[in-house]
Formats: sequence, structure tokens, C-alpha cells
Amino acid sequence: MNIERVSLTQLQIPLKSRFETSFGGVELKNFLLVSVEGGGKTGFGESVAMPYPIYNEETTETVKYMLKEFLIPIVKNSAIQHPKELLKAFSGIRRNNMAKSAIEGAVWDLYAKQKNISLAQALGGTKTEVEVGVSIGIESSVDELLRKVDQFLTDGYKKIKVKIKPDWDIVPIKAIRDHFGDQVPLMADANSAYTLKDLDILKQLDEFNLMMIEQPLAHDDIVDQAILQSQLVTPVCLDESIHTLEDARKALQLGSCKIINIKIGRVGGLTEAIRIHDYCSEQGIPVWCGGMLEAGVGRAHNLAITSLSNFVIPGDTSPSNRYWSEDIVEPEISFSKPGMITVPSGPGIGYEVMEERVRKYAVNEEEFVIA
Ligand SMILES: O=C(O)CCC(=O)C1=CC=C[C@@H](O)[C@@H]1C(=O)O
Ligand SMILES: [Mg+2]
Repeated sequence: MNIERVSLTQLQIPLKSRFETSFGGVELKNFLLVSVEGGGKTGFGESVAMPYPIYNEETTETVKYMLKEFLIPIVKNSAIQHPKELLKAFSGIRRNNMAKSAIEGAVWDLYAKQKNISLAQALGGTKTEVEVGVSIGIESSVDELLRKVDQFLTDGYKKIKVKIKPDWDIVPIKAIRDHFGDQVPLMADANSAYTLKDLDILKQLDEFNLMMIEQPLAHDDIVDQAILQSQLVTPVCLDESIHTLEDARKALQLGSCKIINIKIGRVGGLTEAIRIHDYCSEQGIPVWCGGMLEAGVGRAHNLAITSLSNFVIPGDTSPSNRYWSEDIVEPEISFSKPGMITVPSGPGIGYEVMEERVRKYAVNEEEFVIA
């Protein structure tokens, strides 16, 4: 592959409103945009690390450091022919998956653009449109939560995911079921807020016919989660606990979950995401694409991976206007019809990155010459 130059641009874009989870809130998206140039084309990737190590151990600054000190030099020295080769090229570096994913994604986009095919096609995607769900943070009151659910259902979202934590679990879930009935596709995400001591509460959630409960127990656990799954009717879905195909294999072997949320950044990039997807498909385990409050570039990558056939549950791939007053891509990502987004068919991610908007939100930029 022809790779001539890499740039890292740090952007700060305010969210439309604060997003609250069991581990804290986000108001400002502070992230890195990676661009990789070669042969007159530019590929883009987005780092999904948060500014603080609250979702996982990575941060915007650790991603920048890993890219500068280790990953960009590896790209420079490995003369890869295909983006898939980066998984092996990066394998000597432990973890730091969001850093790996940010540049790997940009190289995949560049590859697809150089071949003049869509990123979805390059990844082996088959769907032309995808079903979209929405993730709702921990709200200030039950009334506010119900108001939001009502709005998102009216918009056509195909899955409602509600963040829960101890003392904000049965009450909000029951309120949604009482108000909107049993047919609403509803799930809860605990972001690791519980332990097996909370078994009684978690078992009570079985009453509400949830599609799944996401990451109920510790971010680094698959053993207790297997005990929990054996006691619950509701499927457990793992998010934070799965970083690799091997993690997925072990979790499924132990019975720790029945569904996996694949986040490209968490698993170190698109190549590993495809491997996990394919393995789950063989095992009859459904997957869906989680979100990390991405701006347009990350969102476009999520749409491309969701076009693979075993992404059978609506993902957290909401349109740009869920979080942004102004996205950095054109056209803005939007519903093609209620609750559906068309997978772009143009080259690469299929959205144009708007240079002047990147400039508007950029706080710093660095360039690296590769060849
Ligand atoms: O991008 C989205 O819409 C999903 C938002 C969301 O649920 C999450 C974003 C970032 C970290 C977590 O809180 C989380 C999740 O765990 O899935
Ligand atoms: Mg989650």
C-alpha cells in the first residue's frame, strides 16, 4: 500500500447534552482524528478513547503517545500490502487497542479509497441498510427518561438502551415497561456497576423481558458473569470484558454471555472486529455494534462494520444529530427511513470530512512523513 503521510489532529467538540453513565459523564468530546495519505487519497480514523481512563485504561493522551512513539513507526517500517497485516504488525505491542484501532481504521479507509470501493465492501459487508438503536444515559428523573424514550420511539429507533446503576435500575426499567408496554425492544447497560452481591436485583430484571443486560459485572471479569448468566433468563451481553477474539472464545466457552457488543476501538480495529464477528456467527451468537459517542468518522466506521451479516441486533449507531449540533462529515449521517441508515456505497467511509470544521474544532495537529 502507498502510505506517504500520517496526521493526528486533536479535536474538542461539545456534545448537545451531557451523557451520564454509571462511571461518570461526558460533555465535551475530546478525541484524535487520524488521517493517512497516499496516492492522492486520504483515509480517516477516529480514536474512541475518552479523555479520562473511566471506560477503559486508555485516554486521548495515551492514544496520541502510543501512535507517535510506537504505532506510526511500525506503519512506517512494515510496508504493508493490506490493512489486515496491521493486526500482526501491532501484535508486539500489548493492548492499547483504541490507539491501534484509530490508525488501522484510517488505513482501511485509505485502502478502500485506493481500490475505489466502499469500506463496507472492503470488510465483506453484505447489508445495504442497518437497523439503529439509541443509548440513553442516566437521566435526572424518571419523567425525563420517559420523555426521552417517547421521543426516540417517535423518531423510529429500533432498540432502546438505558443506562442503569445501583438505585437506578428497577425503577426506570419498570417505568418504561409500565408506560410503553412489553413490545418496546428494551435493554439495560450497567457498565460494570454491579457485583454478584447484587444478584437479587439483577434477577428482578428478569421480569421485564429485556433483550439483554449489558456488562452487568466488572470490566475485567468473565467468571462471575458466567455464574450470573446461569442464574438469569435475560441474556447477558459483554462489552468492556471483550478485547480480542480469544476473550470472546473464552467467554462463550464459560457461558459468560449470550450476546457480544463489538466496539471496533475496544477490540483493536476492524480486522479483529471481523474475526470476532465471524467466530460468533459460527457459534450462533448474535452481535451488535456499540458506540462510543463517535463523531462522523467513527460513526461511518461503525456503519461499515454493521453491514456484516451477523450484526443482527440494532447497534448504537444513531445519526449525527443524536449528539452533535454540527458533525465533521458531509452529508450528516441521518436516517434513510425511521430507525434505518443506508450503508454508504461511495469509496471508503462514504462521507466527506469537512476540512474547515476540523480546523474549527482542532486544538493541535502533528504530521509524520512515512515515505
Ligand atoms: O455512542 C453511543 O451512542 C453509545 C453510547 C454508550 O452507550 C457508551 C458510550 C461510551 C461509553 C459507555 O458509556 C457506553 C457503552 O458502554 O456502551
Ligand atoms: Mg456498554
